[in-house]
Amino acid sequence: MTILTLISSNKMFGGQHQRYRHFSNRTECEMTFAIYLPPQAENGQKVPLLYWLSGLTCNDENFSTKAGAQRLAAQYGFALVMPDTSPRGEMVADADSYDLGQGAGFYLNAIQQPWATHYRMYDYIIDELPSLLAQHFPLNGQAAIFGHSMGGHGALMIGLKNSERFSSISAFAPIVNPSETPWGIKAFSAYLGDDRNNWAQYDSLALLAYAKRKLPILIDQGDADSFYPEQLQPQKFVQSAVKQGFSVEFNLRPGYDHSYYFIASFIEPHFAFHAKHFG
Ligand SMILES: N[C@@H](CCC(=O)N[C@@H](CSC=O)C(=O)NCC(=O)O)C(=O)O
Repeated sequence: MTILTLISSNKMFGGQHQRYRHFSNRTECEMTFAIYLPPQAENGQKVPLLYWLSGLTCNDENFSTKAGAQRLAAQYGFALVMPDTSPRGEMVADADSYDLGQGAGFYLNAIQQPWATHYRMYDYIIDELPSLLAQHFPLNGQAAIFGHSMGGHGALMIGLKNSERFSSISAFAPIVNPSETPWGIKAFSAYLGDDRNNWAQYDSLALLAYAKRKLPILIDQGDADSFYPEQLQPQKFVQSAVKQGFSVEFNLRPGYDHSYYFIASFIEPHFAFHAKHFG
């Protein structure tokens, strides 16, 4: 059983917001995550789980402190897990820029050094974290995944590759085609090398064709987001997904930017969407 060290525990909306540290066998370093357990879980009830994946520069605290999600998690009776965005520590490779290295793990398994030793976020999110959560928390086995920007890429990519594990996927301003947009090209070149065949397995646009189940997808995008035209381009993904028979709801939100003010404004419909698909 994975040993978890409790960092903090705060009562919130009748449930508990907790932060934990543990040693990860996948990333080979100490990892921190946060979990919100709704009041229903305190009464011995097993609850569904929402995975939230954050964007560049984030750790577990950005979403915890800015999105206003715990109130909704309490209302809907969902646990909410908020992992970090990369391995971290003095022994972990890093870069001088905000979009590579620590805080920018892109939810993949790196195969190029110096990254390959610790940057195994894909395995961490899909194997190690679910297993330790099942060991320690009252979860009923239902799960959905959502995220923002780099974390929106993570949610779409992980959801499409593991469609039997989730009921639905949603994203705010996601990177949808990292093989063709600047943040993705920089990260994939460093973590995966120059062979683009290795990139496709982490590119949501490419993965649409291989999903075993066509999970329902919700995407929100602000039209005043400075990253929208070059880095994100979600319509490309939406058009392709619809053509391939996915049910996709896409909302272009006038005047909204890339920030957590945007996320906080539309977080509620994302909970309603996932609740509908948990059934
Ligand atoms: N600081 C950078 C931009 C970094 C940024 O905007 N990060 C976003 C996610 S972007 C895509 O993954 C974020 O969520 N930031 C954290 C927050 O709390 O707002 C720059 O200098 O441009």
